Amino acid sequence: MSGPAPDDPIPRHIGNYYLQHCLGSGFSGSIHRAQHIHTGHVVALKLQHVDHECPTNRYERAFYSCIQGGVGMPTLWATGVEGVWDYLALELLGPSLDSLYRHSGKETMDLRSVCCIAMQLIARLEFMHHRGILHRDIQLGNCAIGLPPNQGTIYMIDFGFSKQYIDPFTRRHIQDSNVKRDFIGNYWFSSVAVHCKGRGKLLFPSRRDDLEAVALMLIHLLTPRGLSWTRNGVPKTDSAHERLKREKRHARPEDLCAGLPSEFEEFLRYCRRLAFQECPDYGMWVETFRDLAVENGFGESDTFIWPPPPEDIRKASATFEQYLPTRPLILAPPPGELDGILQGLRDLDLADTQAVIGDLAQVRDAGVLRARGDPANRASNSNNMNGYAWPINNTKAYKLKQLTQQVSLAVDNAALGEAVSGFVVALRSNTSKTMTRDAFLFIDALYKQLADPSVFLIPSRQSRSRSDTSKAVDPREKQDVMVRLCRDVRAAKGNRALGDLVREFGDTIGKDARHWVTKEGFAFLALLAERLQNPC
Ligand SMILES: Nc1ncnc2c1ncn2[C@@H]1O[C@H](COP(=O)(O)OP(=O)(O)OP(=O)(O)O)[C@@H](O)[C@H]1O
Repeated sequence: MSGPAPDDPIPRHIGNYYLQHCLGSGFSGSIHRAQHIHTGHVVALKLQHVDHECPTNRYERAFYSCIQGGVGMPTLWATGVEGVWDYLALELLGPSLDSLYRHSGKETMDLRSVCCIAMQLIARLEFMHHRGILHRDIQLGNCAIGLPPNQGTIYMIDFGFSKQYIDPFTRRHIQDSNVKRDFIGNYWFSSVAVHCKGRGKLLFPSRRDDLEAVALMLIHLLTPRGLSWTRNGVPKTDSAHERLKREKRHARPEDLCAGLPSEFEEFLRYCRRLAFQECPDYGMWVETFRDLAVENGFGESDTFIWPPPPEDIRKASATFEQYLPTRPLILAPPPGELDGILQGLRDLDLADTQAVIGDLAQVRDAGVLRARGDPANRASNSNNMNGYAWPINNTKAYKLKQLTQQVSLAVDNAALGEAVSGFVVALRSNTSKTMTRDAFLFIDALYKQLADPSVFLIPSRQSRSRSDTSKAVDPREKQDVMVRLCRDVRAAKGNRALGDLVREFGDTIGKDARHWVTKEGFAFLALLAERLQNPC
């Protein structure tokens, strides 16, 4: 479809802008650094010949207007046509992710950066989609970082293929259609449904396809040498394109994501399961990738840092603290209080239970003894937030780890009930309400304590083989199970029966790729906590 662009020379100035050097060029035009004649303000000027066969600037200016004000959406400063040139004056940005990745010289991108990209791009799509716009050309070259001080923000660019999916007159979602149509998107990351279905069966892009492109991009960045169909470059002939489509169509999520954290496979499967008009759960996936970053010791921030700090610095919160909330000021105790503290320390009786430092067994035993003997200690164990704690320890993952430890140390049902109540609070502590790996570990520990503290434990999430996802639970079935669990928890005849219910709860949530706890699921947990704390 490419045709020669009319070759009028590019002028020295257009509108109020002096053109400087060329930043990049694409199929339909070129982008130049340009400076405002009066104010000196520097922009990226996207130029296109008015007679170009693919006049994308004409559409883009409308889309840019719709997305102004959003985080990671470039500002549109001016737009117009002068002579034969159609121009858009856009916020000047830094390099694209494609350029950063290529120049890094590495085979893959680091997990922290990929989690940040995931969080930011999903949030960008949420914003655009809420404004009724699909991007339809998600790729690394169309995501650019800002210039300082916005270099941690990823921006979406190139809305030349964008489309409104909400009809402006009816305010309804556009209809799917079987009409044969040309492929719109890019070879590497466009979803399988819009790119590779059989002849004449290409599906219309919708929100799910933008999201699937993000999923493929993330997997590409984590795969040595990238996704297999990208390794021969952009196909130049029809037969090369057909070969690429075949390979892409037949690539199974479990193979594409082998060796990657399971979240990537689950995300890809989730995108592919969405119905044409279904609104993706953006918040849940942002939180899922945030949890993944936290689980790997990278903290909660979605700020993109490039080049990535070395691995040991990334994981050491002490040297990574500039990306964390600042530590509260520790003030000296009021006069007189210090004496009291010192006296208290002198009065401590450490004779019997003092652990020998270095003897792990003894330390563990001492901890267990103290936890078992003193209910107050149990409570403080569950919520170690009374004193000062590093902000990173206040995360959902940290709280869940603490609660799992509390369950393992519990010696009576009251302590287990208390931990379950804490678990509900922790799960609700962010918007996603998803069961993360730490949440599944809590459920496993609880099951073990209730059913038989001596059983060998197969974690409910890990035990699920990849192929099990084909038996994914249907939302209605999941709801039925949760309602039944609520009923059975009241009638259960002892801890073993309660343990079985807990196991079923974990298994059912585990079969749902989203690991989402519904309100019926929370009701079950609340009833379980109550039952454990108040035995009938
Ligand atoms: N706002 C910007 N600031 C700095 N550079 C930019 C900006 N927008 C685009 N670029 C650079 O120019 C290149 C081409 O931009 P863009 O993708 O918008 O143009 P296009 O003509 O639609 O390209 P294509 O045909 O590849 O889709 C980008 O890859 C990027 O490197």
